Amino acid sequence: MPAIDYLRISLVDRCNFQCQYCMPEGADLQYLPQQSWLSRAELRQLLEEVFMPLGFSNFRLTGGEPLVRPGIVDIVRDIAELPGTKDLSLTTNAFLLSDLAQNLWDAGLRRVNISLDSLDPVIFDQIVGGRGKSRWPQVWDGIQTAHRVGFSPLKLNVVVIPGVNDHEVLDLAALTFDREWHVRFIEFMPIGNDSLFEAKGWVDSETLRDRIRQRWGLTAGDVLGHGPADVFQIPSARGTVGFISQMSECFCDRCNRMRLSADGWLRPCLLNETGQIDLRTSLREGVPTTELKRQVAELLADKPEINYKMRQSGTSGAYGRTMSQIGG
Ligand SMILES: Nc1nc2c(ncn2[C@@H]2O[C@H](COP(=O)(O)OP(=O)(O)OP(=O)(O)O)[C@@H](O)[C@H]2O)c(=O)[nH]1
Ligand SMILES: C[S@@+](CC[C@H](N)C(=O)[O-])C[C@H]1O[C@@H](n2cnc3c(N)ncnc32)[C@H](O)[C@@H]1O
Ligand code: SF4
Ligand code: SF4
Repeated sequence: MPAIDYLRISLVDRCNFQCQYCMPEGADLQYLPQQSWLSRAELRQLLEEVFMPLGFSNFRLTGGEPLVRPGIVDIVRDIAELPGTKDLSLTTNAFLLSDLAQNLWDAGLRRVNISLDSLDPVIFDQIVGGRGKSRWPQVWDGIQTAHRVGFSPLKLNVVVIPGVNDHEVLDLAALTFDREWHVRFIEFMPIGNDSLFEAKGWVDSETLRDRIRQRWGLTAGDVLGHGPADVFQIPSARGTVGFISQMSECFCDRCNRMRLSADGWLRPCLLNETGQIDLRTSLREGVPTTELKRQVAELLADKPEINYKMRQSGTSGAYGRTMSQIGG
C-alpha cells in the first residue's frame, strides 16, 4: 500500500451543472447550509495541524463545482502558501474559469483538471443538463483561457457513457496532438446516477485503448499526477491519454487518497462509506487538533480494508452521499 498523502477537498456540494452521470435523475438534493461548510480558517487549521503532520502534501480542490464557492481564490492562496503543500490542483467544469483563471494563477494554483465530456455542443448540453443557451462555448473558452494563462499539466476528464459520447473517443484523443493537453477517459462508476448506470453500463478502458491503438498506435506516457489514471501517449502527440478504470481494473491496492467533504467529514474511500469521521463538529466543539490527528491516524491504519471490493461493509443500498457531494 502506498503512503496516503493525497487529500481531495470538496469545497461546496452545489453545482451550476447537473451532469446526467453525476447527479441522481430528477435529483432533489438537499444542499448543505452554508454555515456547515468548513470555513477558510477551519480548513487551513485542519490542513496545518492535522493533515500535514500526518504526511498529506498533495491537495485537490473539488466540489460540486469548486468555482461557485465564495472566496475560492483566497482558499487557493492559503493552501498554496502553506509550506507543507507540494502539489495543489483543482477539478472544475470550467464554466466560470475564463473569469477566474488569472486570479487563481496569481494565488498560486498551477494546474487544473477540467471535465469535458463532448466536443459536440448539443451532446454536451444534454449531458450537463443545460436549458436555453448552450454551455459549451463558455466551457471551451474556460479551457482556452486556462491554457493561455499557463496551467500545466492541463487535463481534460471524459466520463464515457455508451451510446452517449463513446463515439467521440478518437476526436477527444486527438486533442492531445497539437497542445500539451492530457485527455483522460473515465469508466462510468455506479455512484451518482444509478438508473443511468444500469441502463447504459460502461465501456472498459482496454476497448478504448484498442480503438486508439488501431488508429494511431499507443505507447507508454507520463504526466504529473497523484490519481489513478494509467497514462499512454499517441506517438508524436504533445499530450497524453489517460484511463481511469475503476470498473475493469480496480486500482484500490494503490490507493493513496482520502476525501474531505465541504462540511468536514473525512471519508477514507469514494465507493465505501465505512469509517467516516466528522472533523468539523469536533473542531467546533473545541476538541483539540491533537486528538483529531489521533483519530485520523487511526483511520489511516484502517484504510487498506476500506475499499471498493469491501463496499458492502459500509453501504446498504444507495450511497448516502452522491458524487457531486463527495467531489469525485
Ligand atoms: N474509484 C475511484 N475513482 C477515482 C479516484 N480518484 C479519482 N477517481 C476518478 O477520477 C476522476 C478524475 O479525478 P480528478 O479529480 O481529475 O483527479 P486525479 O485524476 O486524482 O488527479 P491527478 O492524477 O493528480 O491529476 C474522479 O472524479 C473519479 O471519477 C479514486 O480514488 N477512486
Ligand atoms: C464530481 S466532479 C466535481 C468537480 C467538477 N464539478 C467537475 O465536474 O470537474 C469530479 C469528477 O467526477 C466525475 N464523475 C462524476 N460522476 C461520475 C460517475 N458516476 N462515474 C465516473 N466519474 C464521475 C466527473 O466527470 C468529474 O471529472
Ligand atoms: S460532474 Fe461536476 S459539473 Fe457535473 S454535475 Fe457533477 S459536480 Fe457538477
Ligand atoms: S474505490 Fe476507494 S479504495 Fe479504491 S481507489 Fe477509489 S477511493 Fe481508493
